[in-house]
Amino acid sequence: MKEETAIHVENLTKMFGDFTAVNAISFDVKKGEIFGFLGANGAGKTTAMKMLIGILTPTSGNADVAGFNVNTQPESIKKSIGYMSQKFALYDDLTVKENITFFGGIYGLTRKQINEKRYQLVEELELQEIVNELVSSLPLGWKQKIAFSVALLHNPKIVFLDEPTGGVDPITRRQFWELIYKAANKGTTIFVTTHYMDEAEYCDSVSIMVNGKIEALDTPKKLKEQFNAESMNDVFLKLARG
Ligand SMILES: Nc1ncnc2c1ncn2[C@@H]1O[C@H](COP(=O)(O)OP(=O)(O)OP(=O)(O)O)[C@@H](O)[C@H]1O
Repeated sequence: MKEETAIHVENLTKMFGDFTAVNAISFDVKKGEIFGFLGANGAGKTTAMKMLIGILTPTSGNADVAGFNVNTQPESIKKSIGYMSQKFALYDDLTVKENITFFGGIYGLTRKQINEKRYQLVEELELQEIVNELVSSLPLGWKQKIAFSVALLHNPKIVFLDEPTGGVDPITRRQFWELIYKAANKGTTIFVTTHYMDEAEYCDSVSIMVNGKIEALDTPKKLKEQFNAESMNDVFLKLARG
């Protein structure tokens, strides 16, 4: 694997019984790239992502993630990545500060490192007013921003985001993407699934999965040219929905 390649995937496949959920997908993600992983419901995105983060064993094929192999080194992968999904985020019944401390501990940070990170996060996200509030009392957009920052606490090389902005308004989503750009500019590789096509436009590269296969993969600009489409939404409709 080349040094500048963050993720290298080769014929990665997952079968559930006779059903092929992920069908021999192959792609590369460069270091510091924002890689959009698109597909209609049930296309196989979550299954593919679970294999890449080392929690689901592939049926066949191979992938290297942050320099580690999904088949032989899944535990090393888990330590090198951050993960955030709509379903798994923060603890509602802990305060913002307690969540940061808790997840910092899980990621193996020292008390000093956790305190430093907490001050940095409070500053960057302007959390001064809410740091001692219960997460349950915060608007969803805030929860998402804090969850993303928590996923970056241990300076992972790659962060996997599974529909991180579901259910919030376009302005809040835009603010979330500012945080994504900031992380990518610092060299963190971003692997993101989304159903929002405006967000697909923000990615450096976009892959579109249909029935377990990657049917298209390029920059948003090139995909629009290739499909003679005005927007990523048009590309998606032409491809993913037939
Ligand atoms: N553990 C499982 N056992 C059997 N089938 C599964 C299992 N997990 C997923 N599937 C099936 O594999 C297919 C792909 O599911 P997956 O969740 O990966 O899709 P997705 O693209 O992430 O969809 P969504 O956007 O709705 O999350 C679906 O048909 C799903 O029903």
